[in-house]
Amino acid sequence: MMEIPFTKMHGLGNNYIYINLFEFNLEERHFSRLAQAVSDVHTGVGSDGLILIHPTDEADVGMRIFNRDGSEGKNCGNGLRCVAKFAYENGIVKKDTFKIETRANTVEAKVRADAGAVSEITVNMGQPLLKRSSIPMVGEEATNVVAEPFPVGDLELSLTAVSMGNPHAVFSVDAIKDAPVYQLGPVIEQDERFPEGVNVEFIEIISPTEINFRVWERGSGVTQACGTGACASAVAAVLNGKAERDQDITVHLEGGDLNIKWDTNGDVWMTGGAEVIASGTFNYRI
Ligand SMILES: N[C@@H](CCC[C@H](N)C(=O)O)C(=O)O
Repeated sequence: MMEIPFTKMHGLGNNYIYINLFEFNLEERHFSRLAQAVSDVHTGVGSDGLILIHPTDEADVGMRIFNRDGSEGKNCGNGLRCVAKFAYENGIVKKDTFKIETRANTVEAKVRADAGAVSEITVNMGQPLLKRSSIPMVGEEATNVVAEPFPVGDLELSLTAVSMGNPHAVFSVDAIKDAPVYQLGPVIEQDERFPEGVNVEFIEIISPTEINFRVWERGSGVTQACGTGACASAVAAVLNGKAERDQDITVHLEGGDLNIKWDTNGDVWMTGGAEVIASGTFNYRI
């Protein structure tokens, strides 16, 4: 039995178990199975997955994310804001703007803090990848996937695909409450046109500055929010001519709102909150 200290945090209800590898040593071979064990609502803590906060030479802090099923995602927007809050409030970093390395890229986070407590975090998420080969998605490698017919069973959907370091399939719907998240999410996640699987977003574009959003996440299923998904959705709205570059877009997720902007330099900015839920020790049976 290993006693593992953890903190449970959430960004707009997208909740993960965070382990601070600056202070606790854990071998790589445990990561995937531990993610499944802690995420279990009945025999674990219960979460959308596991996030490891670790030392790195490439940035001030490193982050790795494992989904509920133990698979590794290369990026996590809500996780980045939580890691930024944790790193600042626990003295891992001593400045309000700092770099976080993910498996996808290294991003810059800026925390807004009052008396040492972080209330809001802005992350420059970097540039979205739009080529089919970068999603990755099968087909002609150098093409973008914007409003592309995407048959699923008897339905013909319209797909815009965006990578934020992890893959997103964005579909526009008329009314978010009727979005087929539970029916089509798991089917599209595993569709063979996405060789690495995909996160599935349904969006209702209310206006050029407002989007309603629901998600089925690769490896975790329905979650209350997905930060990279919100970024991908804002980018998809712009690519479809429904929103503008350099404009703040409010994305209404099930767990709350995120502010997203795709600037004219090509970078996507995400601003939102992060919360600590609880801290404790997890008894991990090895
Ligand atoms: N919830 C995350 C994304 C987590 C990883 C994703 N499920 C994947 O496998 O790519 C976010 O806030 O971005």
